[in-house]
Amino acid sequence: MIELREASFVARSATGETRVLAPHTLDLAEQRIALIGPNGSGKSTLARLLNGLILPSSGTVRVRGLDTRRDGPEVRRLVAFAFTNPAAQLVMPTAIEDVALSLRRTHRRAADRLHAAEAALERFGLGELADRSVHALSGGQQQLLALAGVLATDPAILVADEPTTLLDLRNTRLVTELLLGLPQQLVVATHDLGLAARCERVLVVDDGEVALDSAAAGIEPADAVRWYEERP
Ligand SMILES: Nc1ncnc2c1ncn2[C@@H]1O[C@H](COP(=O)(O)OP(=O)(O)OP(=O)(O)O)[C@@H](O)[C@H]1O
Repeated sequence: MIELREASFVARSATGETRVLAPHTLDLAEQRIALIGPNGSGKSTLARLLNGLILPSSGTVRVRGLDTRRDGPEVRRLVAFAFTNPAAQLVMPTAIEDVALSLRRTHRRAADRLHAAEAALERFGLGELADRSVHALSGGQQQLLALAGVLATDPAILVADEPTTLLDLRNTRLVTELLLGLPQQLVVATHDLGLAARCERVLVVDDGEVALDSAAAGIEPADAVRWYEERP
């Protein structure tokens, strides 16, 4: 369960303050939750608040009772974050080394790490790519590899920020099915309304506010998506 209590985000710069996200109180308990909304509405900001990548300017964000401000490292172990651009997340030369890097805290011995990395790659259908350069992989393979890396440590929750935006149709389908089949709780910011409609809860974010929450409104996620699509 992720709990936001009057959590807001105000961006501060030399020229002043910009309210990016109004104060929100939300209990996020569903297995799969989608954040949808126009460009610049605040989806990524809301997603980043959930694992402490950014801290609320006011209020609190708690994950299973842990406060993102007070318990940052523990929260980040519980909540993995997948970025839109997998290249930003892949830092090692080969696929297997990259996944092994994610495991450096949980597997101290190099041999154990490589073994666990191999298993993680197999799980995502990437076993044959283990020794390939990460730069030689397709966009879809890179996104799958980045997900294999963040999920290898078995987090409780995955927050994904537009994980299919850079992918073609085939890879979008591949990554979508993988995300929707995960045992972890998933919170996904997305422009893919088909993916959103298949989640258990949809939050429509607009101008830093949750304009519609399917759970609070007592409507089906698909109806929340339709409401968003049909808005003027
Ligand atoms: N640190 C910051 N400083 C200034 N402005 C910011 C900061 N973070 C976010 N913003 C602004 O807040 C708004 C919301 O940004 P955010 O990235 O959360 O939107 P989004 O809904 O994810 O957009 P997109 O769909 O385009 O990715 C944007 O106008 C963005 O420029």
